[in-house]
Amino acid sequence: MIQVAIIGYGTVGSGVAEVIERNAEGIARKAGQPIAVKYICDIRDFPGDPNEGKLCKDFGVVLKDPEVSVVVESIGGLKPAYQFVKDSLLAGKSVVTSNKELVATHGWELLQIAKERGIQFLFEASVGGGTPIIRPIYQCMAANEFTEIAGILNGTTNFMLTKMKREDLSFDEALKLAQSLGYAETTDPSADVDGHDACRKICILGSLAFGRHIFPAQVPTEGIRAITTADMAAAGRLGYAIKLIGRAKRLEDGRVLAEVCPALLPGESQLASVSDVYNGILVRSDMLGDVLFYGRGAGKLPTASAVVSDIIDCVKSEDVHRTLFWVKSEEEFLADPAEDVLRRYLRLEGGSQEALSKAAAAAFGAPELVQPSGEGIVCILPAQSGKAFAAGIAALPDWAKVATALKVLPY
Ligand SMILES: NC(=O)C1=CN([C@@H]2O[C@H](COP(=O)(O)OP(=O)(O)OC[C@H]3O[C@@H](n4cnc5c(N)ncnc54)[C@H](OP(=O)(O)O)[C@@H]3O)[C@@H](O)[C@H]2O)C=CC1
Ligand SMILES: N[C@@H](CC=O)C(=O)O
Repeated sequence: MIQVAIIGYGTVGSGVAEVIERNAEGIARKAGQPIAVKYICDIRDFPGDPNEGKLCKDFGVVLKDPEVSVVVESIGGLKPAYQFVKDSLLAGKSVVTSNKELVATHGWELLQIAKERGIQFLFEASVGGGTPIIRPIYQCMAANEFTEIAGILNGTTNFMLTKMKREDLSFDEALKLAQSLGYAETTDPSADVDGHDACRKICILGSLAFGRHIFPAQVPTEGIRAITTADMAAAGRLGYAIKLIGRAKRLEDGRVLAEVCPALLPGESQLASVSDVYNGILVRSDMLGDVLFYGRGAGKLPTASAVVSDIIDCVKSEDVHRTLFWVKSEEEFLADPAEDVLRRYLRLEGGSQEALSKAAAAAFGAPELVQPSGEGIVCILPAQSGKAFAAGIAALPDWAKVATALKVLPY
């Protein structure tokens, strides 16, 4: 019998308890022995909860109990989650977490401790919720060298952009709807709409694929606040979809380019058709080529199912950290995303359509596509580096106002 402690009994933690109970028989068969929840640690009380008898407010009790061999961390954030997880690993207990902020910030250190002690630190649910993505990368695709990972990693913003496009909702209306459905945080939606959540997820995927820790603070991150319904409609008319993309790509010199930004994707691409709260993640590697992972990126039971699969893997005690591992790198290995040579979408206002088209051509080279849009024009500019694009913006006449500028990404 494997005894588990769940730390944080909210959406994910309560889902973990439910999955363990509902699928107990199959889980025991797959793990080779039954799995039971011994403690549930939370700062709140849960009067009348079926697991009330397992509640405990003092994490020290869990830490000292030799019967607990797996700790599930589902508190979120860094404080006190980081210390609890580190102490658990140092005490010889395997840890499973859904906490992307923790893995994106301290992953290299926690993996190192787990590897040294021959225990597990697993975090499948930290990216893609219930959709498998971490294990396929380190297990099924272990024979590949990765070249690029790009995806729609945040369900809330994808839901909002879908509503803005299909129902012409404004950013504020779409955010309110996402909050009312429980997708976005009600007190502070910025983790979702400003791209921080997607940033943490691409840090985890990039660190895993390229073997060196990518910290969130190193990744230029832009959310979707500047996107308007005019942009959504114009992109559609030009044959594109606007999505919030997190991407990490290895350059020929070995450096890694990572960023999070709203971008135009060709309308016929698979990622462009990922809608609503769904996630879609494209993984490019040398032997397999392109593979796309698609599914629910959040939710109580989908996310909990990934956590419980990790618990089963802890019980099997395989030496996963030969392939599920990355190190903290002292040397600078991240490239400036401005180095990437890309086509760009521009919405210009402030003059006649003819004058704006001429100004765009003079500053950036002849646009590939130009269309009227409201008070001005939208256009797709030829491929250029971020530096060349910035020079073009500086060269525009004063009366030409840049309403929106976005990258066009080849996914
Ligand atoms: N919800 C989802 O669909 C997904 C969530 N995740 C990640 O999983 C993690 C958990 O998310 P979620 O379940 O939604 O969060 P919740 O806020 O629903 O649950 C967290 C729980 O932990 C409790 N808690 C806070 N501090 C402590 C503490 N010191 N000791 C014990 N318990 C504490 C909270 O209490 P209180 O409310 O009083 O603070 C709350 O009950 C986050 O990192 C999140 O990003 C990942 C994928 C999907
Ligand atoms: N807020 C996240 C859910 C958990 O990862 C999202 O909207 O994708």
